[in-house]
Amino acid sequence: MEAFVSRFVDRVTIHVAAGDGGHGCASVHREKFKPLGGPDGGNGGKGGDVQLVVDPNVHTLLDFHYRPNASASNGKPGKGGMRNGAQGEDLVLPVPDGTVVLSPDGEVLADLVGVGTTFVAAAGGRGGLGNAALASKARKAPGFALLGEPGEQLELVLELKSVADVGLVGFPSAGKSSLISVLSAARPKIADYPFTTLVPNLGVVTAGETVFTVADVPGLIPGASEGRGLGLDFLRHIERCAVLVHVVDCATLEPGRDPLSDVDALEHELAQYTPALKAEQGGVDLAERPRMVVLNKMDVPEARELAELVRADVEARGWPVFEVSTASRDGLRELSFAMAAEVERYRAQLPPPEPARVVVRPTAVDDGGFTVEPDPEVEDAYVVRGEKPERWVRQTDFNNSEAVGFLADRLAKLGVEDALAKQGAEPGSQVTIGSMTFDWEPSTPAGVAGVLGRRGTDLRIEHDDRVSASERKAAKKARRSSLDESGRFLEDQD
Ligand SMILES: Nc1nc2c(ncn2[C@@H]2O[C@H](COP(=O)(O)OP(=O)(O)OP(=O)(O)O)[C@@H](O)[C@H]2O)c(=O)[nH]1
Ligand SMILES: [Mg+2]
Repeated sequence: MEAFVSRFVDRVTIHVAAGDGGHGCASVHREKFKPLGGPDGGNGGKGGDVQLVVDPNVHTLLDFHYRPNASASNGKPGKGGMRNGAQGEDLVLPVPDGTVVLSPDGEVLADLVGVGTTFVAAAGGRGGLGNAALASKARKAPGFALLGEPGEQLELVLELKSVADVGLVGFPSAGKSSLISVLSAARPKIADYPFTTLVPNLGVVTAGETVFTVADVPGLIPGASEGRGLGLDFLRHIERCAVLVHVVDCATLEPGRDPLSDVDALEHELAQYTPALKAEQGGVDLAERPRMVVLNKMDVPEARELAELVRADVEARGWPVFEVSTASRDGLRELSFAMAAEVERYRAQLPPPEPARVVVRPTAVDDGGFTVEPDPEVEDAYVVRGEKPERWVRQTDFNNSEAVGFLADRLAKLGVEDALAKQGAEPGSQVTIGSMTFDWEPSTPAGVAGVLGRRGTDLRIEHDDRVSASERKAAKKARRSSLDESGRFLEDQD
């Protein structure tokens, strides 16, 4: 029988930082007898991503507990001579099967099931285009390059939800851990005090042809769904189970408790619990899961008597009842085969397993659009929002007037200028895009007075007015070699 025991840290908060994109390079080709040639600055490399990948050899989130910070390397800057900077290396973090990724405020971002399933936790920044790639008919010899974008940095919560077929639920000390230890090779801690089990244990059970996993979760008590006892932390482990099995202690009852009221009390908690996983993520209303009831400790004579008394009432709930003793190992074979049959029934109605997939974190959709709104806090001020305008601002070196002029052209082309005018912006109005605020100058839109020479030219560079076909080709090629989307935009320009 194959088996494993795992004890795990099942919830951690991690901080992931992707690599920054390398800056583009502004450089001018130099040769003997031809001191100033065309632009030849290469593109910056993309920053590395931080990825989470389901690894079959990882069973806990313990590593993240010790090392909660992870960062990928930065892209290298571009260089002269058309040399592009190297991409940053992706950082791949192995996670156990069944890891759920959440935002700090509890939104499920991804549910990683199946070996190889990959999630880009933080995307590396795009590299900036070098001046070779920025060259166009209108801007033959740019004296600037674009900045690389910062990599994403964020906090994520990782939760492990056991990918178990059968979940054992029961009051503390009912014998759940004992049951898993006699059904499988798992050796969880067993003791006669409540809440012995603090983290879920998984065991692999073989019954005939069927191999399935059983999760032993910590004891539940009334109020668990509101967080009492070890409450919610552990209810979430049974969200994925095909079958829920009540383990009932018939031997050591406290006043006011009997097998029937124990089962009813726990059913009440299950009904109160709202699964975090939606149906399409493998979560199901716990009420819909089939149930079995195990009356345990039948080696104790009083327990056997009590079982006989309550058996009919439990069966009247519509649930099959099994009398077992984990001590004398009675009734285990029948129980494990009944579990296997239920698991098979569940598996038969599942859609075929999906191959390992890449989960893309939903990011702000770039609809190519933008909005212009008056700033509610400041008079005569406007805020521009949109994926493109905000990215372009991040890419701009504001110490370089030509780069600022280029930004202004991009914004004008997108229609931001017109939209500002329509909203009532006037020269001198404050305009905020992303983290930058500047005074609006419609003629030199980003508020920079008098660009040296014709915009898009560097007076240091000799040139004739016509761009040769080969020069155009070279610029196009330089842009293509950059994987980022700004390249596409620039191609649209010429
Ligand atoms: N006599 C008898 N005692 C049992 C049997 N099964 C379990 N026990 C005892 O019951 C006590 C609790 O067993 P556990 O398996 O730790 O119970 P648990 O449900 O996992 O408890 P928590 O982890 O605290 O929720 C231990 O002292 C076991 O030895 C049984 O079949 N017969
Ligand atoms: Mg236990």
